[in-house]
Amino acid sequence: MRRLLPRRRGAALQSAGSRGRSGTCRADSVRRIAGFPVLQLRRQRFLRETAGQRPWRVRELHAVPQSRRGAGGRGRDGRGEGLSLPRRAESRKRPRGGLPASQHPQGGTPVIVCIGAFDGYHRGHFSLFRQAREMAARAHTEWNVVTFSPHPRYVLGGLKARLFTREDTAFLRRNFDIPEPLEIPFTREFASTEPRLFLDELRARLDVTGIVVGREFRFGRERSGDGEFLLRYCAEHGLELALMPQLVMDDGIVVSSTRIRDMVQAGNVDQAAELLGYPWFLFSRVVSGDRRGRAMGYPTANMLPDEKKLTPGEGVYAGAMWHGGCWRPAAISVGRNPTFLVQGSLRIETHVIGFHGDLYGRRPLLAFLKRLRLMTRFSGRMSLMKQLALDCEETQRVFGVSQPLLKVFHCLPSFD
Ligand SMILES: Cc1cc2nc3c(=O)[nH]c(=O)nc-3n(C[C@H](O)[C@H](O)[C@H](O)COP(=O)(O)O)c2cc1C
Ligand SMILES: Nc1ncnc2c1ncn2[C@@H]1O[C@H](COP(=O)(O)OP(=O)(O)OP(=O)(O)O)[C@@H](O)[C@H]1O
Repeated sequence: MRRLLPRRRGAALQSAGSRGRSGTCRADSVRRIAGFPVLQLRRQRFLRETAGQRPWRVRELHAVPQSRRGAGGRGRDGRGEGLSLPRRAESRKRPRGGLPASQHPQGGTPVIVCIGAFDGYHRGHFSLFRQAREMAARAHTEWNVVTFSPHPRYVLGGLKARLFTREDTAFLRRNFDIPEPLEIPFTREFASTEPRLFLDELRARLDVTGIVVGREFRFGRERSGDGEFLLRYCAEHGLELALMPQLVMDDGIVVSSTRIRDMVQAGNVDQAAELLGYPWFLFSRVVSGDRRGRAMGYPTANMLPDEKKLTPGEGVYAGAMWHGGCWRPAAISVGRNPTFLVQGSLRIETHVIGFHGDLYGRRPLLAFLKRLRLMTRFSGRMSLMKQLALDCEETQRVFGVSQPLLKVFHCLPSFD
């Protein structure tokens, strides 16, 4: 794995409320932020204490029994009354639908928030989370993620398919100890919200004590909410602010979801894994195919592509399937079977090496490790079979050297 560098070192933390110290954006292993059991406990408390707050829909609300709503206190250390925070009454001046201001709960855990679109999570995001976690530990608060749904680029144009679905991101959160985010519905109208109003309303619903974003992050009307604005706003309201330097690979590639989407679509899944910190993957139901593969000695699991999720570039990949409690080497074909079909539809077919069981109807996890070659139209079945043997050999080699990457996932499905 190549070393990652922040574009500029230091000065990550601007402490408007002078609560913090300087930090840098380090490129630690993503495994360092694992710890699922802690997530469970913290999340429960966060859910309880944000329950009932509107008008932005808090997805988790639905999981909280009515009897527990409003049961939250002011935070672990009994802070709250004494906080050097803006008064909630101030930010309730302009409620936008939802509950009347008087019904907003007074309580709520103080929380440090990371804000952004978050199409899954990459190494740049992990640097934010690490920062938020450190700030929260110092201030004895919680931390969380504030995001938008659908993805802003989907609403404003440009994004057709995401890197990761809702199911995928839930899987990632379990593995990397990321709390369930607050999701704000994103519409064209919402996109033109003044940055100040957005933050005022966020603070009316959450007891925000600090904000962590990338330095390049822009939000609100005409992208006018930038680092300068955040510095002013946080100073005015006594909030802690961390503007994180942009994480950049040492060959100059900026870590961003857009870049990773381009890489996956171009078939460069090994590069994508470097930016993500783990292999790009999908969960997909196995459906029946034409049963030609079995006759050739290479049965394949045909996996239904998800239209909301992008499909990797056509070609043959070395990958790994999590099935039956272990990772198995998987030779994957993404293509239209040009040897047999004239205008076939795009299929994702996986030959799980050394596996003879039945996968129909299952929904296994499939990780893409490296593209081996492009899709080829062979002159016949025999030449394709020769190539398949070579593909399987190479897949096993790549699978062998990719074990550290696969071990990043420590919280895997117990059934599929
Ligand atoms: C590792 C692998 C590589 C493949 N490469 C090609 C290829 O280069 N050209 C092609 O036409 N089909 C390729 N295929 C697709 C096979 O033609 C396909 O799996 C076979 O027709 C079986 O299809 P079925 O599952 O619908 O029966 C490949 C399949 C696998 C598993
Ligand atoms: N490479 C990075 N280094 C540090 N922070 C980052 C990096 N990439 C994104 N962030 C920050 O993470 C938060 C969420 O990022 P977001 O998903 O909106 O950006 P992104 O990954 O660049 O996505 P896209 O390419 O779709 O714009 C934002 O605050 C953003 O500034």
